[in-house]
Amino acid sequence: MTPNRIAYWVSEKKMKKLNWFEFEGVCNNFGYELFKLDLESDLESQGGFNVLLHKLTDTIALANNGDEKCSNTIRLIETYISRHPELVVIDPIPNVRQLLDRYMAYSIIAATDLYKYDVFTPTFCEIVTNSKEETEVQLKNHNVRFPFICKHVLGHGSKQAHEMVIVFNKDSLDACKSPCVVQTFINHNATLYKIFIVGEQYYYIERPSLKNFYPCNEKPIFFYSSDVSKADSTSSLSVLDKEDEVIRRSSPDPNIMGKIASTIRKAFNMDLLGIDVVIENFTGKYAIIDVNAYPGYDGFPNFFYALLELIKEKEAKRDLKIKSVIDRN
Ligand SMILES: Nc1ncnc2c1ncn2[C@@H]1O[C@H](COP(=O)(O)OP(=O)(O)OP(=O)(O)O)[C@@H](O)[C@H]1O
Ligand SMILES: O=P(O)(O)O[C@H]1[C@H](OP(=O)(O)O)[C@@H](OP(=O)(O)O)[C@@H](O)[C@@H](O)[C@@H]1OP(=O)(O)O
Ligand SMILES: [Mg+2]
Repeated sequence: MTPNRIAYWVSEKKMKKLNWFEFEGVCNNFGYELFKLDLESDLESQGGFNVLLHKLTDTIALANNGDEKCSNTIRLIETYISRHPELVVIDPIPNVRQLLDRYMAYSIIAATDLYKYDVFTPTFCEIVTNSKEETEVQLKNHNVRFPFICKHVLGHGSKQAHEMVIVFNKDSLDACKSPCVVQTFINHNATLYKIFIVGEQYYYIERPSLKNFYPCNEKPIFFYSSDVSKADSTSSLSVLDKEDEVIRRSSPDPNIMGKIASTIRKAFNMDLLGIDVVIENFTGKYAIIDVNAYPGYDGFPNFFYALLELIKEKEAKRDLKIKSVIDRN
């Protein structure tokens, strides 16, 4: 094993956004060498490394979609990982896969015990048909109510994954194009909280979100999620209706946010996560509407130090495991 070498693969876009060169400096200061993995060439010949840090959601999504080059890349990485069981992988590829499928992700959240803390995931179901009648039956069976939000089943890795539509009535059911997941719309006064997780550390920030919507005869509203909930988004869909301005806003309880962070991290068995939470008007309950792999971490204080801290912890755990196996034999 080669000590202190961290291989990473994240997109150029993410490197720019995160000021990646700063991470290189932090790693060097702590005696680590950071290098970008070349996915086009043989992994074994790139020198040993004992940590792999990646955001390969786009590549995994393309591979799932039959892209041959991406399938090959993922196969090579998975083979490398299986040949090097001592490698610390942040995050393991099968765990990241859970988040590429929104239906799977919502099912995992729904199976946690967060309901004990008044935290829920809005009722949802997968739509795999283009028949309005069958869709109506599905909605009824899963208690999905109007208005609902329809999202591509793919949660990451393409423009399509972020195209959404709000559906107000059954006359507009043909706006849902399968394969998709529909989720009851939760009114939350246009305020969203993003919890960013780096191992045991987490931090949450407030973001703009969609205004309140009610069942009505309106036509569906199509939007891109990236136009709504970025820090600098100023979508007209976020402007509260006059009569909704009087609805009381509640701030998140730090204990509940902590409970959400630790439970979701455990449920997905991942260390780099973003969780989108809204607080329902009137009930004050917390709805988890989305979980993302390796989010943007916009506003996370000292993100790179937290990331290196996580790497060190994972290495220490791995070393302990190796030692206990050696001691046993
Ligand atoms: N069930 C819901 N109830 C109310 N608003 C919702 C619901 N689901 C999504 N939204 C709104 O739509 C936006 C986009 O939803 P979502 O986070 O699922 O999209 P996404 O493409 O996965 O976004 P990202 O990956 O950037 O977080 C949210 O920020 C929120 O404003
Ligand atoms: O655009 P940003 O950098 O902020 O990060 C977004 C990130 O894009 P990037 O990792 O490709 O950059 C998205 O990933 P994909 O679904 O597209 O894979 C997704 O995780 C969003 O939730 C992140 O936004 P945030 O939730 O943090 O606001
Ligand atoms: Mg998302």
